[in-house]
Amino acid sequence: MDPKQLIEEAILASKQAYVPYSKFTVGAALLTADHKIYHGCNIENASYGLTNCAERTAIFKAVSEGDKHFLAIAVVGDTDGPISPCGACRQVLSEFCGKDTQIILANIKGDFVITTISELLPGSFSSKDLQK
Ligand SMILES: O=c1ccn([C@H]2C[C@H](O)[C@@H](CO)O2)c(=O)[nH]1
Ligand SMILES: [Zn+2]
Repeated sequence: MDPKQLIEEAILASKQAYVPYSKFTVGAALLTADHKIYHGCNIENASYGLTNCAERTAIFKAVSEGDKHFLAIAVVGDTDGPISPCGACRQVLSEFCGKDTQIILANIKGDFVITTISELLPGSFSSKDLQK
């Protein structure tokens, strides 16, 4: 799939953002191995730390439907350059993104980069660290 198409899906997803505090809308669109698209938006809370970012919303929707194989995820916000996921999202992405999963970071002006989880979170804690 053309990254621009997945970015468009992420922009559509951002329209559902619940952002009464920051007013900063973010959208994500996740393409799974069986070619389904899951959408996510950021969902804020009066207890600010409970906010769920757009990319985690999309990931949790997919996993809760049994879809854990991700080909690509696009994340879009109204940032100067491509958006940069927070640390919590990088760790959650690292749980489900393989080395070939395309992580497409974009802004609404159309700038984007395609990266991977090892670039976004080198040395992440993972399930292999739990093995003795
Ligand atoms: O990659 C990002 C970066 C930020 N946010 C959200 C969290 C919060 O609602 C708002 C401001 O940080 O943007 C996301 O959803 N994804
Ligand atoms: Zn985040």
